[in-house]
Amino acid sequence: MDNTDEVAAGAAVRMAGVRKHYGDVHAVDGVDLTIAPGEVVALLGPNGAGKSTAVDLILGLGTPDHGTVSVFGREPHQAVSDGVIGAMLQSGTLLDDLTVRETVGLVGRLHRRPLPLADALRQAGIEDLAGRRASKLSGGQKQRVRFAIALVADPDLLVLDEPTAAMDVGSRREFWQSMYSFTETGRTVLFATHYLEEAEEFADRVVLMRDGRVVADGSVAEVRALAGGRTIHAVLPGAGPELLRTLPALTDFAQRGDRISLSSTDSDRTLRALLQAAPAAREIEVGAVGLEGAFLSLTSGETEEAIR
Ligand SMILES: Nc1ncnc2c1ncn2[C@@H]1O[C@H](COP(=O)(O)OP(=O)(O)OP(=O)(O)O)[C@@H](O)[C@H]1O
Repeated sequence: MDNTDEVAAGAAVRMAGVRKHYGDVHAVDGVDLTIAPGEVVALLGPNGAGKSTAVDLILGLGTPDHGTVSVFGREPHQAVSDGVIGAMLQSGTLLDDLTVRETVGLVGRLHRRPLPLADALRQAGIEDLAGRRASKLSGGQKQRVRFAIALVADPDLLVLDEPTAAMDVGSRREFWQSMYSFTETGRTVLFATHYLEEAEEFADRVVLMRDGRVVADGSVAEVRALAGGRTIHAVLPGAGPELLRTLPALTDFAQRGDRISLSSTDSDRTLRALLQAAPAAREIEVGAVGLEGAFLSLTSGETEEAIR
């Protein structure tokens, strides 16, 4: 067994050279990804980046055209039937006439070593909804039932595709609180999301996809740094777009009254030029771009060369 194989055998998820296409669309186009046990990984990317396709391959809902996918050293469908993976997908239909207790209990009985039903309901924060029929649940409550269904297998890996899409801010917070309890036990989570603040707050690691490829992979701080950009905020009475546009290394700017904010690939150069052109600039602050800035920069394609 060489070093790579050893990593693969111990990995929670391993994708090696994975490609999946639908007709002319290369939904996943050569992805190599290893997730270690205990990691909480956010999968980010714009619409159509290939996140759901990657998630489906990990869950054994599709097979790659090329490459291999394994979960704790097993074929994905084997991992699912062994109860190693719990999944929460965007579109899982619930049976309207069953109560929450019946629904989660039914799924639990399909697994060899299910979590006690009461524990699954408690961990998903839906004990008070146990007797309610699915048809009477709100969108956010249904998502929590799907979460309980994912938990009831007592899985080592949870895979969540946009888990909080239908939840309001309060429900989202409670949901992530439940997730914390799950990850504290050292288990692995992979979640696809459009909410950058969720990735920033809850993930140990961010994997950014675009056009079926991984374009950035690292901690939130590392991904931010990859984007390389900085922001400059200042107060500059009388500044006009004509002046700002002439500044070097500028990628974007905004102006509200006397306040300007500049995005730059080389803040030292931009700032020197700014102070030369407008010595009256004051209250200057230079900061790293947020994850949102990094996301936009890394998924727009403009910085592709810079990060390879
Ligand atoms: N079953 C399918 N048949 C044909 N094309 C598909 C199919 N599933 C996905 N695609 C295409 O593959 C590409 C990747 O789609 P995918 O759903 O994986 O992206 P995503 O990153 O999850 O997007 P979103 O954020 O919008 O959910 C898209 O161009 C999509 O149209």
